[in-house]
Amino acid sequence: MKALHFGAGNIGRGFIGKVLSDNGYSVTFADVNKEIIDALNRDTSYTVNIAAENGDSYTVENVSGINTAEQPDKLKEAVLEADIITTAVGVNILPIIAKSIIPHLKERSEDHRPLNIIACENAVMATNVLKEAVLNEIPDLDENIVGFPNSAVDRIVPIQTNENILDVKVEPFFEWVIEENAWLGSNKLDGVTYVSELMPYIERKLFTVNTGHVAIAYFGRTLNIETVSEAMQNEEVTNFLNKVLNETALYLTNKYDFSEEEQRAYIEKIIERFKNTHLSDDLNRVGRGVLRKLGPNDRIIKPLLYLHREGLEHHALSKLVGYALKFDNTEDPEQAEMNKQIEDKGLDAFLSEHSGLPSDLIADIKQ
Ligand SMILES: NC(=O)c1ccc[n+]([C@@H]2O[C@H](COP(=O)([O-])OP(=O)(O)OC[C@H]3O[C@@H](n4cnc5c(N)ncnc54)[C@H](O)[C@@H]3O)[C@@H](O)[C@H]2O)c1
Ligand SMILES: O=P(O)(O)OC[C@@H](O)[C@@H](O)[C@H](O)[C@H](O)CO
Repeated sequence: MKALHFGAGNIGRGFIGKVLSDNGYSVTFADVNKEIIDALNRDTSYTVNIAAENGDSYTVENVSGINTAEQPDKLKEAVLEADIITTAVGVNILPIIAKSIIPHLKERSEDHRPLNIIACENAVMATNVLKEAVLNEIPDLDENIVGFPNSAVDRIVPIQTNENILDVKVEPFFEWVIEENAWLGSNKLDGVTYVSELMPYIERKLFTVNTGHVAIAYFGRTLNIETVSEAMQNEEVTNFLNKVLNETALYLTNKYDFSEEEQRAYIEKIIERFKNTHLSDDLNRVGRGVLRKLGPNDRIIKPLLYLHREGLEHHALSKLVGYALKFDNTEDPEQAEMNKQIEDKGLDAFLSEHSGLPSDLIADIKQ
């Protein structure tokens, strides 16, 4: 069985590639990073190390790489042969991936083997971005042959600093949740949870793990802290984190069937994950992509808008927007772009147009 996975980065190698390999797939990674692709083709295996006291190591074998910028023929062959296609490239890159697979999906249309295409990105219903782009170009695509299940992926994989560029250190915890109804065929993946309704799971993950993460990153950077585990030792940070997570807990328990106790237990587990001293996760990684993270459907603004509209506590999330605006990561191109937009049009117009915030919330944030 063959898997084609776009994005041979941290989560691609450290999580998705490993799960696919554990399920018996030979995994071909497609990426624009020549160094990683060359190493995959040279070594055909890599090691996943678990960041824990006496953590285990696993070898992922039978892997290869395609340089998408230089090997269009190999990419075509891989799309035609794939039994599953996954991505972990960043949600903004999905339109580029869609464009690169559409011609080959057209050619594949006579092939009646079921093909699931799944985006594994931190965004609400990211596979739909691929699905819409594909159906726009191939409106008569048989959705009984090509399925587009949405998914939620959770495993903290920091930027890697290993001697071997393919090896990857990951936290012990992992969760990959997939929309069951959209999955085609009987060949379900082991190590994955299938659910009939994905939205509660994806929002609980995004608005607890990822909102918690940015609370640590954006506030932590104002205190000149560099890593997540270091920030978790600072009481000001953990107090702020708790306030933010109490507010997103209100959103989640109001909107979905999670009880307060369940959400509290979920939060406690995540706080323990953030404290992992066997991982060094840079706050600049956690906060990067600040424009995306201030988008109306993302981890800060979506719960904030809801809580504000419902008259529920949202002070910490408002403060979090203020810290995000101060994020000072010169390596994040989105930060320079955000600063430029604010300089050109002013803060009120930026927050209104980019994040969809109403004027009274903007006034709160500016206080
Ligand atoms: N790292 C984590 O802890 C984690 C956990 C869950 C989800 N995610 C999500 O997974 C996605 C990837 O994150 P990551 O941490 O692995 O990032 P990463 O930067 O390590 O990996 C992304 C990879 O995509 C490649 N890429 C970029 N443009 C491409 C293109 N046009 N074609 C092919 N490949 C391309 C990059 O070269 C890189 O290797 C993001 O959406 C992120 O939100 C990350
Ligand atoms: O990948 P991003 O930029 O959406 O978010 C940064 C981190 O919060 C994220 O990568 C987490 O480590 C991950 O979502 C844990 O599952």
